[in-house]
Amino acid sequence: MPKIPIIYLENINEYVLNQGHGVKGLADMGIKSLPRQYIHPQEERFNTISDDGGEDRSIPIIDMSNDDDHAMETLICNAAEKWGFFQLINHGVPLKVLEDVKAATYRFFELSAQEKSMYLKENSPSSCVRYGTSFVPEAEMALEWKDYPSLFFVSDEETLSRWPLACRAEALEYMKSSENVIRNLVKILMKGLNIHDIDEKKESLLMGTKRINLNYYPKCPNPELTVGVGRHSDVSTLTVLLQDDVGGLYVRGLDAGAESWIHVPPIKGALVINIGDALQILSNGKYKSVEHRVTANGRNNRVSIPIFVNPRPNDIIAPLQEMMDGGEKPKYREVLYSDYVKYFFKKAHDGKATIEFAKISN
Ligand SMILES: O=C(O)CCC(=O)C(=O)O
Ligand SMILES: [Fe+2]
Repeated sequence: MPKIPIIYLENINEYVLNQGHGVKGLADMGIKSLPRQYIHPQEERFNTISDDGGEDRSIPIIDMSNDDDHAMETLICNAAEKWGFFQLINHGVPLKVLEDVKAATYRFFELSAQEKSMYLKENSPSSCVRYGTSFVPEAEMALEWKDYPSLFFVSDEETLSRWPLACRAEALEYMKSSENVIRNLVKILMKGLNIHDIDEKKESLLMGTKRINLNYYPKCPNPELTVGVGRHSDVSTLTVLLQDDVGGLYVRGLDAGAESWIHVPPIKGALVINIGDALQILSNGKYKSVEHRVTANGRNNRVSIPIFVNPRPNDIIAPLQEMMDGGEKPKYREVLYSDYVKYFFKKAHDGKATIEFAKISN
């Protein structure tokens, strides 16, 4: 007799989604093969032979303790233009803060399904706290092998009363400790556009809100048939990502052919930074929001913790006026940011398709 309770596997949605077990529940059960709901079409699976051509290329690694500010700023702006992705070392966020938030992620996932299910959309004490699995299960043909709580920052008070106790202090500390580096990056990236004054309106557009996700990718029985996260670009201004030492994040290479994927190697203490769609739009396409994806892993559990730095929901995003001053034509129309995000969450991950929503066709 198989050890697996067949009833659960026949009713994946009930078990994984509604009861809050997540894919971690399936992994903990010891399933030996991937349920069909997680099998992705061939073209979306990751083929390590052709997709990761043993690249010696890598996204830039930038040392923020570099004494030569000008050189460091140039590296950052070039990386944002050419790669849309880079890693930061010596960024000033203490290693302990990073280790603590990873441990807190594990702590959250050790809660029982019943405890975690208190944070499902239907039950959550706050619309700012949502525990989920996959991306948008109701719109996806195939599910993603990932669970996560998503925490939208409103205020310290809200955080301390509503975010899950298992991870709230550490998630908040990580968010606060990264404020300096985020502000610094935004300043540098604006300077690269010849914008030297960040007024209140720009401050809101560039870093008006923050959301932190605690991603958990459990060890998967058939990693070759599924994905951790499908191809997408982020809708943020920029994303600050902490990953553990497992690896599996791949970034689309912009320079060499459409099908080149570059691994982002884990570096202890580093933060991965990527440009999101909002900044691609604000910079009129100068900074690139690049497609990325995450493989499932057959040997290890993996955690990653992105902070999405976003405009405010009521902001209108469009290319900044300064981008147009030299006579450049806007490539994107004005869009209410909350409409942009709604559009992103209405469909499965689909590469760079979201930005079409704002593109001016000519
Ligand atoms: O887990 C990762 O490395 C990346 C996750 C990601 O791309 C996302 O949450 O948007
Ligand atoms: Fe992402």
